[in-house]
Amino acid sequence: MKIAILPGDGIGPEITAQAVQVLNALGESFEMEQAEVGGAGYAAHGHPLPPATLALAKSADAVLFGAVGDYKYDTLERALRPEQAILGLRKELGLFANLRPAILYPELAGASTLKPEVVSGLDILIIRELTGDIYFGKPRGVRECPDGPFKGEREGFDTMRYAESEIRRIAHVAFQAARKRDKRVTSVDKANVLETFQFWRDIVTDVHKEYADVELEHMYVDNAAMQLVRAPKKFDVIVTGNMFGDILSDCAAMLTGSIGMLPSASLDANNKGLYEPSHGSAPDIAGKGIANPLATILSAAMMLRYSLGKAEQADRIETAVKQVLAQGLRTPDIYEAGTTKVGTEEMGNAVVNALR
Ligand SMILES: NC(=O)c1ccc[n+]([C@@H]2O[C@H](COP(=O)([O-])OP(=O)(O)OC[C@H]3O[C@@H](n4cnc5c(N)ncnc54)[C@H](O)[C@@H]3O)[C@@H](O)[C@H]2O)c1
Ligand SMILES: CC(C)[C@H](C(=O)O)[C@@H](O)C(=O)O
Ligand SMILES: [Mg+2]
Repeated sequence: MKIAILPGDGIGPEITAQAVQVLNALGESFEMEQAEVGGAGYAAHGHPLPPATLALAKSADAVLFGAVGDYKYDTLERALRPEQAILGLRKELGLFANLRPAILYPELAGASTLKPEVVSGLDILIIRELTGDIYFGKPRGVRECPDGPFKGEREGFDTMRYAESEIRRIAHVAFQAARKRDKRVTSVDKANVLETFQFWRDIVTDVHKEYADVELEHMYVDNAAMQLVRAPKKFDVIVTGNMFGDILSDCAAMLTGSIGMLPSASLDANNKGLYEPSHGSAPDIAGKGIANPLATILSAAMMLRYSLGKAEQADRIETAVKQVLAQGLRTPDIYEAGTTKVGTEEMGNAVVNALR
């Protein structure tokens, strides 16, 4: 089985190295091949998603991705910026279903921003549509404003859109995931204002007819953001569009203690996938050896489960993560008095030791 390893920028290489170390400790014979992506791709090959990196990602059975982005590239034309690499991979590989599980490990109840009783036992699954919405809609750009009170001025614009089949397929993913869980789906939209999301609501409602055993509720995104921090355990599966899912998943991350705890799987229709932490390249802490590698390590576990057919090995990694947390080891983002502060590498080593 071939895994493409794309570390990327900032803390990407630091956290990916720990996930690779953990994969190597499983005693399986994975073939791993590494390539540059993001700012690192631009620096080495003049493009954030070099053709060889894309070819590797396409040929591999799964992709393990670190993070991309560095403020020093913010002035480049958009097509050359690091973030285009992850957007391009998602689009090129058809990774339309982004699963972001927000699970609170009991040991981290005190690290959550919410009161322990509000979050204890939290286990929600955010399913974010990943290849549509305002992220990819065209036209977009800066133009002369054609009408209205600002006519003649320059205006920036993007296009929010969803095709019916895009909504149907992500709705099926959500209902099927809910069947294996608590059988409840909350579809998050902004149907009260946006045509795209009234259409989304109508289509999700229609797909729901095939899933009478699953409960469906619709919720506006502003309310969903509030409910996530008010009573997050009321959710089971949340399904939403690309942009709302981006925002709500960062919000949900803090319920689990840190963005450094939130893994993700981005899947195509055949469960081929790219696995990455939900966070970014964290330039503010890059190179300091203090980033939390657990979201990436847990993403590797998701890879074993969803794309490589190795659920037992995925369980082993998740159990090892629970063990290191029970041992009291904490990177600074999840540190509390009475626990032991460790760096990225020490945390990775501890997971490897727990595996053994
Ligand atoms: N999929 C991706 O590659 C991805 C995702 C999000 C952001 N980005 C990019 O990353 C860059 C930085 O973006 P940002 O600062 O808005 O978001 P970010 O997620 O990189 O960082 C936000 C905050 O969370 C902290 N943080 C993130 N991951 C952490 C970890 N593993 N351990 C401890 N702390 C962690 C950071 O130190 C920072 O304070 C930008 O270029 C952005 O576009 C990339
Ligand atoms: C880096 C950026 C393009 C990306 C997104 O918006 O999807 C990130 O925030 C994420 O959540 O994976
Ligand atoms: Mg994001």
